[in-house]
Parts: sequence; C-alpha cells; structure tokens
Amino acid sequence: MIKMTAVVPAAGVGKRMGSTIPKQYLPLGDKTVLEHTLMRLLSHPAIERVVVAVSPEDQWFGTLPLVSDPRIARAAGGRERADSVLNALTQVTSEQVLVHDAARPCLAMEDLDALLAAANQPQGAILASRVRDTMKRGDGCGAIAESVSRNELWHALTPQCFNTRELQRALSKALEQGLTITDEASAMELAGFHPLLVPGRADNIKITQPEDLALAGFFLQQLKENNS
Ligand SMILES: Nc1ccn([C@@H]2O[C@H](COP(=O)(O)OP(=O)(O)OP(=O)(O)O)[C@@H](O)[C@H]2O)c(=O)n1
Ligand SMILES: C[C@](O)(CO)[C@H](O)COP(=O)(O)O
Repeated sequence: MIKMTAVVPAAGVGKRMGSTIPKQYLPLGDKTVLEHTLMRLLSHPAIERVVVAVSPEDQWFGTLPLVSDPRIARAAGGRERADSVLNALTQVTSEQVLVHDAARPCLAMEDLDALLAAANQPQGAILASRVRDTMKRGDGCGAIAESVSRNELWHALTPQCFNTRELQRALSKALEQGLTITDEASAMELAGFHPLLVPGRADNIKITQPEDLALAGFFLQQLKENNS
C-alpha cells in the first residue's frame, strides 16, 4: 500500500456560510467539521501524516484536542485556497500527496480506497460525481442562456491525489500566471495532465451554505452506522 501525506486546506473564512466562526470549526455532533475530516483521513492506514493549512489569524485550531496527534502538522494558510495548498506542500515529503477540503467531512473509506488505487498514475486522480440534473448556463441577467450537455460532466470532489513535486510545479506556475485555481486538478490540467476521474459518492458534500451543515450531519451519521 502506498503511504502518503494528506494536505487539508482549512484557512478559509466561510463567507457563503454566513456563520460567526469559520465553517470548519462549526459543530457536527460532538466534534467540529475539521476534526471529523481529520479523523476520517487518519483512520485510513495509507495516510501517515496530515498537514493542515490554517489562517495566521486562526483562533481555534490550537484548541482542538486532535492537534496533539503527532501525525498532524500545521502550515500557514494563504490568500486563496491554492496558496494554502502550496504552503502546505513545502512540508510534504511523500512522493504522492492527497489534498482534501476541510469542509468535506463525509468522506467514505470506500471512496478513499478507490482514489488511492488510482493514485499511482502519473497524471493523478480525483474523486468526482456525475452531474445528475439538467445543467443550464445563465445569461447574467437571471435567465437561461443555454442548456449544457451533462454528458461527461462531473462535479470535482476531493480528495485529489497527485505526484507531490508535479503538483508543486503546476500550482506555482498557475499562481505566477495570476490564474484563479479552485482545485488542484485545474493546475495539473494547465500543466498538460489529464487526471483520472474516480467515481465518488454524491454525499461527499462540501459544507458551503447554511443548509449543508445539517445534511453533512445526516450523511456522517449514515457513514458511521454503516461503518463506511
Ligand atoms: N484561502 C483559503 C480559502 C479556502 N481554504 C479552504 O479550502 C476549502 C474549500 O474552500 P471553500 O469551501 O471555498 O471555503 P471558504 O473559502 O472558507 O468558503 P467561502 O468561499 O464561502 O468563503 C475549505 O476547507 C477552506 O477552509 C483555504 O485553505 N485557504
Ligand atoms: C476543491 C473543490 O472542493 C472541488 O470541487 C472546490 O473547487 C473548492 O472550491 P471552493 O470555492 O474553494 O469551495
């Protein structure tokens, strides 16, 4: 089994959540969103370390009991997600690296297994779920401009897994060019790679808006009841 380090970008402010504290520190049952995410990653034998990118202004990370786990390291968060990931990568020595949003606590072990099984490909791999709704592009004035074929249209999820040095190079280049990178695969694509799409569960949601928290709590409970 390939052993690797995971990077967890957790330096966001959660604007869309509209909560008084960053969404990664909101409670889900008896623990915070971030603790659930970290516990799920560390429960897999392939994940030997986790580097968490945390805002320099963060007041909460150091108060989490989990932080005393020697497998967890802290890196400085950056202005954008990609900056946070790039900062964390400086602490990664494993050949492969897995990047997973702090805001995605509902990661099923079966999905992590599937991603890791594809991880040794040079182009890398991401978890993704096929689009199920009919997709529309807006005209910017609140009306439909066009329908977008959902054939081969996927939601990019995380974790995403790549060769560490290739990812560092790709992210650095994209950021130097001033490009907006919202996931690691985008940077790798710009560098000419075509990462594999590994079908993942649609309940691996990213907590983004207020209604997502209760849904994540339900999905997390289902995962625990099914030992997934
Ligand atoms: N500068 C940033 C911005 C985001 N993230 C992290 O990237 C993940 C996905 O980002 P997103 O869902 O957009 O989180 P926020 O940026 O906090 O949300 P918003 O865009 O609503 O502010 C989150 O775990 C977030 O903490 C990060 O590490 N560094
Ligand atoms: C990485 C990601 O979760 C894949 O869908 C997504 O791009 C993160 O976007 P955000 O705007 O930083 O939440």
